[in-house]
Amino acid sequence: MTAPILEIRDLHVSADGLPVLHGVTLSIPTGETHVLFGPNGSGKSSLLATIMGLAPYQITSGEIWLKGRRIDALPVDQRAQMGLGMSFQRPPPLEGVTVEAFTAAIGATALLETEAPALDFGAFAERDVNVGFSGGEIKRWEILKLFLRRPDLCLFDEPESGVDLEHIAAVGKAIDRLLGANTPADPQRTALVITHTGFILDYIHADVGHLMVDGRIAGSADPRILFRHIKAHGYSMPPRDTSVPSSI
Ligand SMILES: Nc1ncnc2c1ncn2[C@@H]1O[C@H](COP(=O)(O)OP(=O)(O)OP(=O)(O)O)[C@@H](O)[C@H]1O
Repeated sequence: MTAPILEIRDLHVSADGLPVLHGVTLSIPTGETHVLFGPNGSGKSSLLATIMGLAPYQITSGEIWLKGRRIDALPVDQRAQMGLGMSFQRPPPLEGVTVEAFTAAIGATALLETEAPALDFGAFAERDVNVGFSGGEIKRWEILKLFLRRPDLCLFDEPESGVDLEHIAAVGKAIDRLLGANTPADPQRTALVITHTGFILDYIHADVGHLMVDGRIAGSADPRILFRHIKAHGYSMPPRDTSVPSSI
């Protein structure tokens, strides 16, 4: 099996003094796409924010390793420099920073020109990032932003929620292209994707699905089998003999 790019060991986390994660253990091999399912409030966004190093999430015990280096004490910018990137559910507006200026600052102007049309974002270059964007436009920008930065490990927090049916296809295909690139200059990426609707499974090759309940990973399975089971039976694991893909 490929070495894990991300390894989380018995992670306990509090937000503003309130315990939100209660012992998460998770390993993602390089190049795989893992999907996180779970009911509202089970801790999915808190987990992604903690991996990224965002406030107000405080690790009370446990470890996070990225590319073989322990990162749980590193600030967010150092994690980003190590190849970690996240598309947010509710990113802040950046008053005074246009899409064009943001893109130039990360040296991706040429990529913006080629990739923005695929996400129907061509007309947004002169607008301030996330200022007055609709819910779906925010999501499309978040995907485009990752496309421009090309992190090795991409964290997606509900990339399709709030996106209309026509643009879901564009978002799904963009994520698939982002993750699927596989050349020596542009190796295959790894991803952890939160989804409620499962729409994204129609567009990406997902390797493993995890079920999160009450701040813990309750089980892992083939993502499509797990999603079908959740739709039919609620947030529980399918019978054991159908649940564990050979890679885990
Ligand atoms: N900054 C915070 N302060 C206090 N409580 C928080 C904070 N962040 C998260 N929580 C709490 O932690 C729990 C997990 O929240 P989280 O957003 O991680 O859930 P989720 O699984 O992503 O939910 P959803 O599916 O609704 O997006 C919730 O009870 C939430 O209220």
